[in-house]
Amino acid sequence: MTLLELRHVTKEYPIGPRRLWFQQCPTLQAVRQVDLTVEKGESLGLVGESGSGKSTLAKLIMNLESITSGQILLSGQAVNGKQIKKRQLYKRMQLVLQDSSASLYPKMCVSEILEEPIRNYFPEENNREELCVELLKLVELDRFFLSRYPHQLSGGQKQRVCIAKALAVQPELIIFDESIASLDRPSQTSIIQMLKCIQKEKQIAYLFITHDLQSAQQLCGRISVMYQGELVETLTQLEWDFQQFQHPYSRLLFQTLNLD
Ligand SMILES: Nc1ncnc2c1ncn2[C@@H]1O[C@H](COP(=O)(O)OP(=O)(O)OP(=O)(O)O)[C@@H](O)[C@H]1O
Repeated sequence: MTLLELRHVTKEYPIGPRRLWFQQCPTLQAVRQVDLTVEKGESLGLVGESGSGKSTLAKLIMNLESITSGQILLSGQAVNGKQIKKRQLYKRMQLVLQDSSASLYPKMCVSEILEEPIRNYFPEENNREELCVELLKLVELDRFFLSRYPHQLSGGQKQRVCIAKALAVQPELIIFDESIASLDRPSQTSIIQMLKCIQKEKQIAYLFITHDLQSAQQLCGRISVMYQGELVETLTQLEWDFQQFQHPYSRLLFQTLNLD
């Protein structure tokens, strides 16, 4: 069952003043005619080189930027229309970014960080502390972390707290935008294993944005490749053979992976 659907999505940014008053501003197409679907409970990887439009796509899906043309539908409802209010949208979709330090308010301890979304989205919930402990358990941290502040956490632990914060609203989809890129390979693998377990338990869909094909392969059943704003191909796990890649950039990406 389709959860998220992008139909011919294009995003143009103005990149400078118009030369003459009757001319249009010059624009850059960061995303061009992208079609993409994420099924309920699946993990879709989105890989591509720097500047290929991956983060722009994440911002469009989260309605943090407006689309120039096309449609983004969540269970058939337009995310950028009036059908879904932003609050409802963020109840259903969460975004986890690379820079966990920017996402965690430094003056709040972990329990305050996790209680905030619970209070916002489940105001009737009285047992917030136990819920926080459960969230920490999901991300494999024990209850002693509740009293810690972000500066008292390692990069991997901060990322786990960001994931717990996203899980606190019980979303249907989490978008990870280079969320584990700054961690070393063992920490990345451990978080990926953890995400797989959470997905099995909670049936959450993931859109996993990365420039690292290897981590996308570990987590995702399908991988889409972006190149210069376009989605050039999507392969399923069964087709992860170098020969199957059609686009020269995907072939290069796969070759680089095999050289590592
Ligand atoms: N607000 C903006 N105004 C103008 N151009 C922008 C803006 N945001 C992004 N771009 C341009 O859009 C293109 C796509 O950027 P985007 O950040 O989506 O790429 P990316 O694939 O996420 O890259 P990275 O992996 O380095 O984060 C880039 O050429 C970028 O310079």
